[in-house]
Amino acid sequence: MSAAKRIATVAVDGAAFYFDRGYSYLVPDELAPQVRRGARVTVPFGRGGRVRSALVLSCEDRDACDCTGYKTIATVYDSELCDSPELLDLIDYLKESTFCTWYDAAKAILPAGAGVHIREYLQLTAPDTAPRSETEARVLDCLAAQGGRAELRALCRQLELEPGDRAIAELLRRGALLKTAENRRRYVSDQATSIAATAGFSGKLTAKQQQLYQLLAPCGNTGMPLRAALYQTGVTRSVADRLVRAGAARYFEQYDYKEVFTVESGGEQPVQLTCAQQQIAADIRGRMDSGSWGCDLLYGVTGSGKTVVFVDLIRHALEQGRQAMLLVPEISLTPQVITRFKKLFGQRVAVIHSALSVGQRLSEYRRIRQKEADIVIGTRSAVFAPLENIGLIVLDEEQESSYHSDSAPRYHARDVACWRARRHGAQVVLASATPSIDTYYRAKKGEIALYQLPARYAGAQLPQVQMVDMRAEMAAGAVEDLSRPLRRELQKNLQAGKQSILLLNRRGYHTSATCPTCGAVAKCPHCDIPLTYHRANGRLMCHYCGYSAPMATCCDNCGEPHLRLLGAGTQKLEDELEKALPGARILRMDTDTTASKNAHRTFLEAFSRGEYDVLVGTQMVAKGLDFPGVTLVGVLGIDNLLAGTSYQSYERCFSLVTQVVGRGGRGADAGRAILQTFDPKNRVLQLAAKQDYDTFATEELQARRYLLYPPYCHMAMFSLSATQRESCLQAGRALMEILGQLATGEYAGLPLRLMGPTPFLVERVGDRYRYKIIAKCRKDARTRQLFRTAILQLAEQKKLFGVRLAVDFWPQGEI
Ligand SMILES: Nc1ncnc2c1ncn2[C@@H]1O[C@H](COP(=O)(O)OP(=O)(O)OP(=O)(O)O)[C@@H](O)[C@H]1O
Ligand SMILES: [Zn+2]
Repeated sequence: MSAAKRIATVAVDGAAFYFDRGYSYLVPDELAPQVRRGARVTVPFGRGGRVRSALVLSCEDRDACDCTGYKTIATVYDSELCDSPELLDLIDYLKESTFCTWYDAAKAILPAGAGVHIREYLQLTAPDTAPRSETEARVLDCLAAQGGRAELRALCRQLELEPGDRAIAELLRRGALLKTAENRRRYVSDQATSIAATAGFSGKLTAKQQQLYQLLAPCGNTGMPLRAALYQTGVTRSVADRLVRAGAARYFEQYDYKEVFTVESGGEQPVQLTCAQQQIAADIRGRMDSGSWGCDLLYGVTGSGKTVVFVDLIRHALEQGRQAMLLVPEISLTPQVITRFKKLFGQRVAVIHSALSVGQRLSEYRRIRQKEADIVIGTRSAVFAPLENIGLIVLDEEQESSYHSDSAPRYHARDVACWRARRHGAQVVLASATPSIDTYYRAKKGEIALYQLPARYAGAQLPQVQMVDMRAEMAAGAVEDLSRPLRRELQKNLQAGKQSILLLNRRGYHTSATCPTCGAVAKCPHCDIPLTYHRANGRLMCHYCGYSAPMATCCDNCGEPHLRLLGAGTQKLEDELEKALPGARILRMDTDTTASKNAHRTFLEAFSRGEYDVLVGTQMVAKGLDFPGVTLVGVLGIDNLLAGTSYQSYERCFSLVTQVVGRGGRGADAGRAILQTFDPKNRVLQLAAKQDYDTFATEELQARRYLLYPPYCHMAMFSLSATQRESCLQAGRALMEILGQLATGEYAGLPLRLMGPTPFLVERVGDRYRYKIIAKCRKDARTRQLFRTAILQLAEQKKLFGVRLAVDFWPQGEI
């Protein structure tokens, strides 16, 4: 008579989608109380028995006789973080709807850093084992020399063996060696790590280490954030590691951005809603009380007081004893919003975003779980916050592409918000001055409720927009980026003591190093893309893979010694402004100047105190800011956006222009805006200048219906990448064929149009070739079933060897 044994089915980390299934493991008795659905464990996996993290999907008791041959769970490292049935179901939902693995889904849902690093060790058990091969002898000797125990990977590196080497496997089988694993918590993240030089270090350093040391030495004990140091010198993390190991520097954690959003609570008076705001709030409150879930679009022009409405609704949710979530596209763009909420609600607000250190994120997570915080504000991933009784989820600027994740799981926060709202009987409010065309369409069709705030608060007027024809400017001999009218207006504004904002659209506005003799452009050796010159560190950098090199001294192609920097970045514009506006205080904000974490908030606060006259920047100056002193907005380089190849190009361009123009004239003084373009007759720009979203959306919908684009169909993208172009293409062609067969066979009748495989706009990134297949399809379970079947068949045909494959239902930019 045999006793029952406990068997856990787990999903392992690092699986590809097509081999992500449940694997059964024996649960040792002592771990049984902790091993339950949602627990994370480590297990030996695969032929080499490498230890991997895994997620427990289910547990059951079985007769001991049926349990032979199973491997055993090694450790449990987390049984507490994910115990909510809702979040566990969400893992299944993500896997089914976004083609990720269970483990990837769990990783997205749990706070970053809640994972572990696994280190494997080899230990000598029988010191006098007779080796049966030369390799075995080397392994045994090496271990003996290290006191009988060594880390597996380090040992293999030393002996130039693979971790799964036959000799090691054989020694393990004979019991001469024992393999153990240790889990290390990953509390320390790069973002929080700083590095400082050891004063007076005189040991030997390599050239790269020397470079880093010289950068750090003048900073003394304060050092600098590791990321900034790597950026400045262009060396890799391992150079810094070695410098630290040599004793020439040390790492330390900087907790100062705990301060990121510490705000004194109190001092913010609740506002009196206007009549229009009041009506909308009352209506949505009624829907919240109904107990069934729903989705609303709050479509209000810039400065109409959408935020004021959120505050009212959030307060209502709390009064009902429920919780609320406010999602924002990018945390750095919204310091004002967070400050406001912290003042109003104090400690009840938890903020979740990627600039937090891992420890801080975990602590915010715990605060939410312990119900100390009942309002969560954060970016995309905050949608997974472990709230248990949600009444309201707001997505501010719902059209922003940052709500979609481009890496697995490739979800859209809006979909997840709706999934959760359904579960909680909560209300989802999508807010924007320029809703996504999808959302607008659904609202117009009556699928979601539509609320409008067509006027600005307190009768403020939307800015008057003037278009400047850059062709005429060029014809008149202008060689600068600033047109004459914009220059004049800036000067006027400066004299009047008013503030201005200039948006320089990033795309196409890079500075590249070009050879004046042969015309060659300095390109990334790993990607098909020109390098961009950064003045902050004097280097040429690749924005795709992070490669960087010192500014080239001569042309690679012809040897010409004088390369020219072409293009006009924000840096160049800043120089031009300094000339045009002598004495003006200019604040430049782009990824260079805001690399350090507090920079955004510090800069924006200084601007808001009137310490600057002009704010120049990329997309990050366009959105969400509320400065009453700004009366002039200039837009440069917008034509590049219109020239994009995506069907969403117009939508993005319209939204960006409307948003940035909306930064002006929010206070007592009226605002004006100047739009520089080479194509002043362009319909999209003209509508954007008039800020006529309704007409734009109506025309855009007509065009999309005609050409069959979303919302009239859905789009999915299969992306394939491999180091060999040929294997990538072959996999793509095979996938096309399988998809075609399924669509005409078993799945006949499902609407599906396929295009591809075609190369990505930038075909090679990080030494990998990238191809895509685009599908116009339905977004439903059966279509996903078809796709899954196709991927499994492709894997069976062994076409995925060395090829990475991903499916994305919200592909951005590429189509
Ligand atoms: N009822 C009100 N009472 C007092 N001030 C208000 C009221 N409604 C709006 N405001 C003020 O008007 C300004 C614009 O409001 P808010 O920032 O909420 O607009 P918004 O619609 O979110 O704008 P955007 O889409 O441009 O970000 C803010 O300074 C806000 O404090
Ligand atoms: Zn690159």
